[in-house]
Amino acid sequence: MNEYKGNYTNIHGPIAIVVSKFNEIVTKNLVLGAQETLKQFGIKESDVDVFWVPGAFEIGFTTQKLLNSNKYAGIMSLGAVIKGETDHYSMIIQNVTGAIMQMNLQAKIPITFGILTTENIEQALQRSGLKAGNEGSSTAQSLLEMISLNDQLNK
Ligand SMILES: Nc1c(NC[C@H](O)[C@H](O)[C@H](O)CO)[nH]c(=O)[nH]c1=O
Ligand SMILES: CC(=O)[C@@H](O)COP(=O)(O)O
Repeated sequence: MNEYKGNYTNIHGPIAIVVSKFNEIVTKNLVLGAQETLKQFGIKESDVDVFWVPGAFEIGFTTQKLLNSNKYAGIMSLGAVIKGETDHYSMIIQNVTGAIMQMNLQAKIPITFGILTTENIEQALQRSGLKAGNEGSSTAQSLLEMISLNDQLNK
């Protein structure tokens, strides 16, 4: 991860977090990690809107709506897709990843991807604030970097 420790208070417009309730024991920690990182980098709490959706599958629809609102400087997606007994896991993750990438390529603002895809709950917990870091935090930092880069490229 980038060593930049400054702030991004020059960011114009609020930030949206779209997060799934499915596997909430994991995703609530991803949101906390994201919120903490945004605060550390100088983003006001009032400039961060959190949208909870039922599962990762609903992230695409909601992100599209938020893009159409033209209200946000950037959007991050957070979720936890954990392998079960069937191929449901693969269907969800392939389609959500594809949908987010498609939107990202066409959007005027950046979207970052913080949806964990793990073999089991233990791996997901480790990546949501335990030994393997917090994917919410790194996704938030990536979003700030991309918003700044986007501003630079648009000048
Ligand atoms: N299995 C997981 C899901 N499944 C639920 C779907 O995302 C969706 O909400 C449902 O099919 C209704 O449309 N969601 C996750 O976020 N994580 C999973 O592991
Ligand atoms: C909606 C489904 O197909 C669901 O039963 C998935 O089961 P699993 O997570 O065990 O693959």
